[in-house]
Amino acid sequence: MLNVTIIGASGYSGAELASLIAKHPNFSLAGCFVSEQSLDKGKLLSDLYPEHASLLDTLLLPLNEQAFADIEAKADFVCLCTDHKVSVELAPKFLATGKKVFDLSGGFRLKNPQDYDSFYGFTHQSPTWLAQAEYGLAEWNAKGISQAQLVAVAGCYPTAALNGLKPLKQADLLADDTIIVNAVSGVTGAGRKANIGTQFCEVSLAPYGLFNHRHTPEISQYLGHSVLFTPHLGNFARGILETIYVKLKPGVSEHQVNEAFQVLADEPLIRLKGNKQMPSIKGVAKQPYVDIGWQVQGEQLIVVVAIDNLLKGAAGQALQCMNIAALLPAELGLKGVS
Ligand SMILES: NC(=O)C1=CN([C@@H]2O[C@H](COP(=O)(O)OP(=O)(O)OC[C@H]3O[C@@H](n4cnc5c(N)ncnc54)[C@H](OP(=O)(O)O)[C@@H]3O)[C@@H](O)[C@H]2O)C=CC1
Ligand SMILES: CC(=O)N[C@@H](CCC(=O)OP(=O)(O)O)C(=O)O
Repeated sequence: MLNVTIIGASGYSGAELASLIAKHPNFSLAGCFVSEQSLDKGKLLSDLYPEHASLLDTLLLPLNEQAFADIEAKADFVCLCTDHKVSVELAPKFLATGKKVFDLSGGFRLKNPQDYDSFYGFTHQSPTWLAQAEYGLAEWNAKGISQAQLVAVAGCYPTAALNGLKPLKQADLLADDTIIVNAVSGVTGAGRKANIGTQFCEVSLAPYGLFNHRHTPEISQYLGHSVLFTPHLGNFARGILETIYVKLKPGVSEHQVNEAFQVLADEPLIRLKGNKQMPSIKGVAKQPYVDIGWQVQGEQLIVVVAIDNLLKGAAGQALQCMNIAALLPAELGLKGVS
């Protein structure tokens, strides 16, 4: 058994990951931590998430000096389910003790440190680790993930966009035009802490982050193509649906598009729908899959991708990365999770 420690375990992605680890045949939950000042320290995880009663009757511990010593002694893998800036501060401490770190935040995803000033609003304090981090997009970087000490688990919106677009890029079917990615996310995407914009009475369906959302450079960097990405917040709890408008190179046929997607056909957590059934939030909520549908009309292609933001968009993909690092099947402990 490998011991997994979760920092930020009381949050939405941390609790989701804790429940996956608790059910996993090869991993054991070695500690669930919150900040030293947390109002939730000393509570059980199942006090916050009653749906996990008996599975997660696990104490939430403050991340103090004693905790660092305990984690150094016990953990094989450390998962950071914390804000980007917190992850950038914490990751080097665990890496210095030889731990393998899986960071669910965006703190180590972008290769250009200046992008952190522009898109994240802070100056990156750990450029050396930033340069060494491997991108945790499970289906596309298994070798890098298996060798890295620090895995920057891919962002939620980028996971959907990249799985829908990389097959086409790889097959060289994309015209040079900017690709338009319109996305809608459920409210758990914004995290658990109170925020006026995510309150029940405030949420409807509205765009945000026009032109400057931090996932724009993440998608562009790992696709190698310019994108115009616009996220929207929707009034449902979990799931992401993206509608992606693509211009194909002149002469590209529907058959070539269908063939390009076959690169993902044998991936156990990808479901290719083609034009037979468009992906939906209902089809993926609480599921570990990426659903991909598409339709071609002349040189215009529309790709529709759906994922659960907390599973494939966060904890599920983090578990895939840990499985890969442990030389286990990537999907172990993920099918039939709900
Ligand atoms: N929600 C989602 O759909 C996705 C989230 N992510 C990323 O995962 C990360 C976590 O997101 P999410 O679960 O939504 O966030 P939440 O706000 O729900 O949870 C954050 C967690 O971090 C803890 N925390 C805060 N400060 C510290 C600290 N200094 N030391 C230790 N723990 C701390 C919080 O507890 P407390 O404040 O009580 O200490 C809480 O447990 C973020 O970087 C996010 O961008 C990635 C993909 C999707
Ligand atoms: C609805 C909502 O607010 N979503 C978040 C994205 C989810 C997330 O936490 O982003 P990472 O995948 O980069 O970690 C946002 O737009 O900031």
